[in-house]
Amino acid sequence: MELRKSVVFGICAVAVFGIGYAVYWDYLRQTDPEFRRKLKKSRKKAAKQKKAAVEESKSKTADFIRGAVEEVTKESFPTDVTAKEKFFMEQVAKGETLFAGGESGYHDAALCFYKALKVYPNPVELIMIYQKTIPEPVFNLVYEMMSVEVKKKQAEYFGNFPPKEMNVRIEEFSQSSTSDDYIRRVLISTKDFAPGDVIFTEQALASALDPSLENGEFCSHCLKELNGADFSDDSDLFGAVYCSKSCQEKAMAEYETLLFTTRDDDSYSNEAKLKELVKSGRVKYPLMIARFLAKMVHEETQKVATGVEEEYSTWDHIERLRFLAVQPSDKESKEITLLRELFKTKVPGMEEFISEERYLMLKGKLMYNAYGIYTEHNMGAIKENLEETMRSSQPTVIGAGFYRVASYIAHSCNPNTETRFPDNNNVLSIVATKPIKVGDELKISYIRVGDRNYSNRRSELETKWRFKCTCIKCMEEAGEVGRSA
Ligand SMILES: C[S@@+](CC[C@H](N)C(=O)[O-])C[C@H]1O[C@@H](n2cnc3c(N)ncnc32)[C@H](O)[C@@H]1O
Repeated sequence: MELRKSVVFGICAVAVFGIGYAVYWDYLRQTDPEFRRKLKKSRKKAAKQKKAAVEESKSKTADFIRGAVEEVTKESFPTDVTAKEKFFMEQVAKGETLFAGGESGYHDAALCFYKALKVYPNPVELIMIYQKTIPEPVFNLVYEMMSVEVKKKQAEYFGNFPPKEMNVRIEEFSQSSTSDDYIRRVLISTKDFAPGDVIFTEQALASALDPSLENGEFCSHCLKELNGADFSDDSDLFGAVYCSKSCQEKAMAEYETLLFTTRDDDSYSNEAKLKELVKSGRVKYPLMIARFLAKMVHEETQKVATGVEEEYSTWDHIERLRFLAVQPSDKESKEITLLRELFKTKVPGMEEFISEERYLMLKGKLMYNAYGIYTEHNMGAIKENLEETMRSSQPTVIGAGFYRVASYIAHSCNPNTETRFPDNNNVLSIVATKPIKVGDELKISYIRVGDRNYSNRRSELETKWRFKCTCIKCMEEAGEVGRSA
């Protein structure tokens, strides 16, 4: 009773005092200039203190997030399904208990939810569930952790890629030209090599035969000449043939099933239209792009099915590659419409993903960085296609391949490497043609040099790749002095 009385009393006293104080306050504010000055000063101070407190809390949160991402990067998570499920349930339950305890538990709760994401088979789906079920400040922390992780991974890209066993690293430097400043990326050797040594070997990220060779004589997947071998699939509307069971299976899993095996014999179907476009139009890039996009879908599906995620996605790899913007024409509009229609019925969201800008960028990257694939048995198989940018020092190519690492090699008319396709398929080897020391830049010839003079070579490079060749050979022949490429 005493306590209650004193409490009531206390409240009244504060209320009365409070009102009186407010009246006094108002009075002073209106009349006393000295008081107004002091008030302004103390308000400024309070605002400053508040700002400092907010900044401190922000910086503490940022430190916590960085630390959490660092911790999670180093942590090893369970790999088998039962252990994953157990770990997931534990983290979610812990997170719920922590946030239910109030704000002081938000940081640790977010860390639990972030860890749970690491073992959940479909993280995107889980994020959507989190958004609906956990308090907004906790969700924002989880979201922030994810974006810090993505930024960290991207910033470390050239430290992690290419893998050490490829014997090369990528070096970046700024370059200024008359029209713009840009970053050049080149390939540097991390080992010594003698002429004839294979520096690295690389699988194609995407490749396609010259459409005139999609005639049953070459493997549609690895581009190898069939020589009698014939693996094909009746359900394949494209009519692709393969040199081995393994190529057939890979093509089916990665892109062919998605692109061409919807049982729709209608000649107006999108599948039939793509086939028609590729085979009659002598264009391989729409097919390469369709395969590339299908492979991306496959990558995502695999990730969900197996819970195993590659460190960098296909998209991460192509993002850093230089390209020439392809100018949109009727041809590109037709290609875009066709691919959007084709994917629309197969993969939700893909129609929106294939925007004009993205398609042109992708086409530009593929065309600008592709290597011409030549094999021993096809000399004279097709004429050189002068309209396309495709790096090749060989007169005849059977198709084009797009490679993650070799794309970075710069041109020289006096190169120290060359491309080889030792298995007569799309697997590329970069081979030393001169002695190479650790730290040397790898150079390749994008064009046939032969006995062509420098202005002839420069003109082809200017037309196709839009740069003026400043290699030693060109500079010497042109009587130019200065820095060489
Ligand atoms: C296919 S990309 C090769 C990757 C490129 N090195 C990069 O910076 O990402 C071709 C581009 O590299 C640059 N490049 C390659 N060889 C060059 C050279 N000899 N002189 C000047 N620029 C060159 C040009 O910008 C050219 O358009």
